[in-house]
Amino acid sequence: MTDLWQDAMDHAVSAARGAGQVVREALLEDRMVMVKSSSVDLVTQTDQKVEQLIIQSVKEKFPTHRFIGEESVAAGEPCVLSDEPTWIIDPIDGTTNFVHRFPFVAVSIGFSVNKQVEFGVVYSCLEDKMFTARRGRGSFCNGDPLQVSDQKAIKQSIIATEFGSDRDPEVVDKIFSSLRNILCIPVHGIRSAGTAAINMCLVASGCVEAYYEIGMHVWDLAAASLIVSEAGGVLMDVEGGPFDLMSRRVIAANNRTIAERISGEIQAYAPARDDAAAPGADP
Ligand SMILES: O=P(O)(O)O[C@H]1[C@H](O)[C@@H](O)[C@H](O)[C@@H](O)[C@@H]1O
Ligand SMILES: [Mg+2]
Ligand SMILES: [Mg+2]
Repeated sequence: MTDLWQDAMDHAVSAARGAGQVVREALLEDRMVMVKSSSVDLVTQTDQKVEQLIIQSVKEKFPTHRFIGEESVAAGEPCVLSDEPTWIIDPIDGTTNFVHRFPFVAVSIGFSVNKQVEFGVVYSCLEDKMFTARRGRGSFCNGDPLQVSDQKAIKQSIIATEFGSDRDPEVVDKIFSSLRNILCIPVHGIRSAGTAAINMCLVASGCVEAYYEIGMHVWDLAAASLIVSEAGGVLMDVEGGPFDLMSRRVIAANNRTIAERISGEIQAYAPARDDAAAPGADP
């Protein structure tokens, strides 16, 4: 059976590879760092350039498609997930890593139709690993199939998380309280790659059992969420409900038991949703 979106997915893979080349070259040069929502929410000209390169190339081939791009939203574009074919782009996931040359940086391209992710592409550019997933057809890294870990015991698990860019002391207290609870289960270890997309690809690869975070955005999650679920993993809200792409909260785990155990240990809070300012969105 022909795949309606195969052409788009092929384009996403080639755009991500091209973007990765730009990112690698930029790492050899001086990087001018700017800030967005706070002094620790960083952006560079490379983030902006890569996003524009991807969007332009998609517009030429798929002129009716829509976009949610991290840097376009930062520049004032609306963040709307409609039923239309929508490219959800994080040009550099791990900008802080990129700025510091910490070697985990990804280009993330998700594609949704009817608010459902149809394919996801995460290119870990410094490792040269191309993670891909097509809904119903599995997840792959450089063409090899991915499978989540079969570990059932959280006490024998590694859990990934991030600290984000919110430095409100009340939020930081909640982050540390959750981290303390999970560490003291006890688990084998806690890890942070510095990029949500790569953390989730590590879950899909079976290297870590779960990843959780509050505060990242739809562009961090869209592509990798499908890579996790197509590798056999589960996605859940941090309070145990269904995963919501726009809620800025996620647990991605190898199985439901581990996801639920993590959810029981998290001190949850609710940042403003990605679609909070969208027309018709709940206040
Ligand atoms: O590097 P970014 O694209 O800004 O994504 C970051 C995100 O902003 C931050 O909240 C998460 O903790 C990181 O894991 C993301 O990858
Ligand atoms: Mg990101
Ligand atoms: Mg980014």
